[in-house]
Amino acid sequence: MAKKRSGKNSRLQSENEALEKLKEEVQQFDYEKLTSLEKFEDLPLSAPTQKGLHSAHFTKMTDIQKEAILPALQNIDILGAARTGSGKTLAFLIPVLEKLWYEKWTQHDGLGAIVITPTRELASQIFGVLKKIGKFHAFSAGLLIGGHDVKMERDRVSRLNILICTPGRLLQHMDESPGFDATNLQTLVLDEADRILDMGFKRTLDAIIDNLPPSRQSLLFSATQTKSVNDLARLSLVSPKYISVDEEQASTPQSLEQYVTIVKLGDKLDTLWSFLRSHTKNKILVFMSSSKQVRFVYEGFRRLQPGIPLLHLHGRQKQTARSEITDKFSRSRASCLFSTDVVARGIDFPEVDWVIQIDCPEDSATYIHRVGRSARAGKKGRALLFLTSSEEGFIENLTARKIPIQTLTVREAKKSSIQPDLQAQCFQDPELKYTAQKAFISYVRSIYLQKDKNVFDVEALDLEGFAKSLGLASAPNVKIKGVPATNNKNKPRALMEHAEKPDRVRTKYDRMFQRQNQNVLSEHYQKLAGVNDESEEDFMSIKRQGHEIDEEKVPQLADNTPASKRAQKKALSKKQTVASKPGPTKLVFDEEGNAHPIYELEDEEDFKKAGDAEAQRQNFVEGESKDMEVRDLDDKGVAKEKRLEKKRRRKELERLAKEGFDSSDDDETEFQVRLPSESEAEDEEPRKKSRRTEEPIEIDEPETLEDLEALSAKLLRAN
Ligand SMILES: Nc1ncnc2c1ncn2[C@@H]1O[C@H](COP(=O)(O)OP(=O)(O)OP(=O)(O)O)[C@@H](O)[C@H]1O
Repeated sequence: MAKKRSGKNSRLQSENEALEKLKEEVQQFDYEKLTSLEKFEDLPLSAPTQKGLHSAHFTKMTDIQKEAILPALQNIDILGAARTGSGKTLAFLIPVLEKLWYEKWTQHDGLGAIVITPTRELASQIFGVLKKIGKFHAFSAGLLIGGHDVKMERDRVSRLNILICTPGRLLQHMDESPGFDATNLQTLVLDEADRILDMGFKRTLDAIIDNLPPSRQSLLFSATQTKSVNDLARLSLVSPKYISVDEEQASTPQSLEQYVTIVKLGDKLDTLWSFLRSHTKNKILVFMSSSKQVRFVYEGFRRLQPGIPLLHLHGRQKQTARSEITDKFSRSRASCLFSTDVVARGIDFPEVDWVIQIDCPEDSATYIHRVGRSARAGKKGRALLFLTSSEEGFIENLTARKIPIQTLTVREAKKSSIQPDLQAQCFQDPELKYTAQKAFISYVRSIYLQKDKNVFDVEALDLEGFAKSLGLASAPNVKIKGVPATNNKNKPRALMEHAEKPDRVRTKYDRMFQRQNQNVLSEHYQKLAGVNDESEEDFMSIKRQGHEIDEEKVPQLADNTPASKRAQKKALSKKQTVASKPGPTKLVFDEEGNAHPIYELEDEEDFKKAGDAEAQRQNFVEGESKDMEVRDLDDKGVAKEKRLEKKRRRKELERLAKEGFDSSDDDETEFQVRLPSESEAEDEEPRKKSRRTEEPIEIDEPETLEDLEALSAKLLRAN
């Protein structure tokens, strides 16, 4: 026994000595030697990390790994900038593991490191890499992202040493999970740091930082790294080391060929279609500015069968669907994925041949990240950007960042038009038409919200041409209210006088449109009920850097063109019902008979006096919840009345049946109406006829006046 103990002690002693030696080697590392190092095994790393790297087949270091790992091991705060696909993930994961190893961290020591990324997809991917290279360590690690079972996460969160998470979910655990404790945190990593530090995540990140010990080390990585003093102050970085491996060059990979083509807004889909038809053997990623556009283009193109498998991805899908689609696209050799910016950053799809941006990205950073999904890890790739002529100024933004881009002209002869096909599809399928209308509106809205007004000009949009390209007969009646109407028929019937004060208008719109727009409310209630799997990353395409836009405060453009006449009628009656309810909603009717509230801008001073914007929003939502409850009761009353009416009708029919009348054709609402297929339709008519002839109404010969009256009553009912 004593022998066994002394054996264990001597093993521990030699492990301690090895660890001290390793630490010393790291601290005294001679940076002169750095350029001559090529492989991970040349670095003073722990045996489990070396083993993990070896088993994952990582042998040679990339430049950013060479430059960043050692300083990070020396406990220095790092701002790491390197091109997309250059291996930044290992540049921060290796120090995370090593730091805990140095501290002899055990599973019982609690939370030691947090990695925050802007999207669930990226968090899952990083978690996958950590599992590979960390598998010979004894640390526990967990993935905390929206769309997963939060209760299950809560049970485990106190036992995890390393967390990979999105900001919203992390804050949720900080607030709600009793076992969450970050007091011993050693390392905080922000991957895609500039994105996490921008306004979209500002409040969340500030709240997270408040819960972390200032003594931690911080590692910030991105292809478009922030150097803003304000950002760095927020994180209380201590003399951070800025590491940029290619400062003098573009942040896009050298192996990436980049092209731009100028297209009319109304020709974008034809051009995309023609491109896909001629690249059916390629793996293509197509970015669009909103989930509604993604849905429409996917649905429309799918019906027309371009000859390449199609996939679509956006933040409004369920997490399981999102994961399945990213997996499918990763594994495929030739396919086309339509996506919003949910996968614009960090996602490592293998061997994407083309990245197409059919909508101009909001800024050059977004451009860099989107095109960076191709030409990763030294592989070749190509990127094509569609710009309308009014957006040509964007090319200057790219050249200012030394991004080499060539102009490409699409050969007209090679282009085919799918407008008539999309029109036919929309005509046949009201749902597709509705999706097209939504896509139209969300595109106009996205242009209106863009910050860079030198590039994005909503007034320059050819809306009629755009609507036609989506298969719509004419442009939906899009309204951005409170703004003088433009006389040009080609331009939006939108009104934009307060465009120079977007934030104030937005806040006001939020309240106005939410009050009016049942869709927005239903989204909100779906969200509360957990039906809509929306997340912070859903807003990625809309949140603009430097804008303090809370997506829920963005104006909803009213779509006043229901899909069909029937739908128009329904919408009108719905609006009239809403109008008849007590409450402040005042309505006017446009020339098409659609009801609209009268909007007026609230005075900014009044708005400020009413208190904090967030509190006002909360009050509004609560008010609407109550209002909905009242309406719900009304609806239940109406439904009950309908049920009673149905019951009465059924009884009447039963009575008639007892009297010998076949009344099955009388009441469509009583039976399910099913349209017969062509072959069924052929024999449906004779069957009906024969039923009528085979089952004649029996008429007794009238003998008295009473008999005669009874007979005429019977005949009247039978007809
Ligand atoms: N040392 C290495 N040896 C071989 N392959 C590597 C090495 N490091 C990273 N890679 C591979 O390079 C690809 C890109 O790596 P990674 O995703 O870390 O890039 P990134 O710089 O974070 O990109 P982005 O800026 O787009 O987030 C991955 O497929 C990864 O497996």
